Amino acid sequence: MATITATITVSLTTPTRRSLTNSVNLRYLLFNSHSKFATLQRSFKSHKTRIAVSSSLSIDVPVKTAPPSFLDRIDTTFLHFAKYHGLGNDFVLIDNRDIIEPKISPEKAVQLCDRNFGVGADGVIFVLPGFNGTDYTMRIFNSDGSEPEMCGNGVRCFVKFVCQLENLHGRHSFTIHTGAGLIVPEILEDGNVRVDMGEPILKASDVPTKLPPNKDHAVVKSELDVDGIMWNVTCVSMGNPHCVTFSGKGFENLFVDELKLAEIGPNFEHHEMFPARTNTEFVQVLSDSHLKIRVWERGAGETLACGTGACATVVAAVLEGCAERNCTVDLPGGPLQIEWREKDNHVYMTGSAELVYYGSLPL
Ligand SMILES: N[C@H](CCC[C@H](N)C(=O)O)C(=O)O
Repeated sequence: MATITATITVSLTTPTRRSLTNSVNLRYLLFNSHSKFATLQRSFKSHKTRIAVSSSLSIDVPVKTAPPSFLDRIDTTFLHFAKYHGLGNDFVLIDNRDIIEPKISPEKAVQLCDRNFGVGADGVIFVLPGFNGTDYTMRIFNSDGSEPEMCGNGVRCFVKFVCQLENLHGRHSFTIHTGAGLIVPEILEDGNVRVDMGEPILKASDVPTKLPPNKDHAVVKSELDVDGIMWNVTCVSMGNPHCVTFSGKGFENLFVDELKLAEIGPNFEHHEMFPARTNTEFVQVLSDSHLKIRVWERGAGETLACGTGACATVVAAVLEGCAERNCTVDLPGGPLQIEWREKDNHVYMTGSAELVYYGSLPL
């Protein structure tokens, strides 16, 4: 049996200047960092702890005014942002509704996206005022500072952020002006976002690619030599360029988990056949409505998900005859539901977008 006696005599004073004089039996006495209790005599008897408190308690706790929160600082020296992700494809989102030019430069975006020296993200997205009657404009800088035309996961994060900014709840649809034209996302009751991504662009010169068209104006399952390996590729633009491959010479199916993307991805991205560089999707066909892909993104490297890439993949799969128009596309970060709707030729993407945290940047 151990007896521990500790005696500390202090008095507790709160703003209502209350002091407590009493002896009470407490089973446990919780300390907290703002006040101190006690004279306490603690004895342990047969595993039952009784603590008798007998004292007059009083302590002068100076009531300090909290320093101003970084959120209260004058905005001219701080830039507030929100961090979102769409299936692990993550972005810094900036409220840019008050001016028509992005508040930070591509160079600053590169610093921000650095996962060691910055916030860490695949890109920075700006919520800008609308254009020609649209609700908003979206612009995005990749983590290498380049500016793509469109971002599928990013636009889902964009509308979730807008709802935070405008304090909107429930179903909402927006018109967004982007480098890929008009994009119409809708927040669904379950919190997922369905996006009308517009029509795919198949004309080779508009993707753009220098590969010669081999199916109408499009490049479908055409051979591309990448470092001596002949891949079969289909080229699709969703406003941004995509090179989609399902197979190659000597291998009819891909097992995407076995691919060394860090080695082969850059050679596709910078291939001379893609004058604007390209995003590349490596596709494993699980069924005619279920595809598994990994993506090497232009300007960002391998990402956990790529919304425009998933859209381009379903279009390419239909053109190559290996999938239906409505597919589940599994990406490392999670699934997207993609439909290339025959009646309007638009591609629809449905998936999640999540807020991770808010932050502030010294400008
Ligand atoms: N890196 C892409 C832009 C982001 C696309 C991707 N994150 C998506 O969700 O669509 C490009 O340069 O075309």
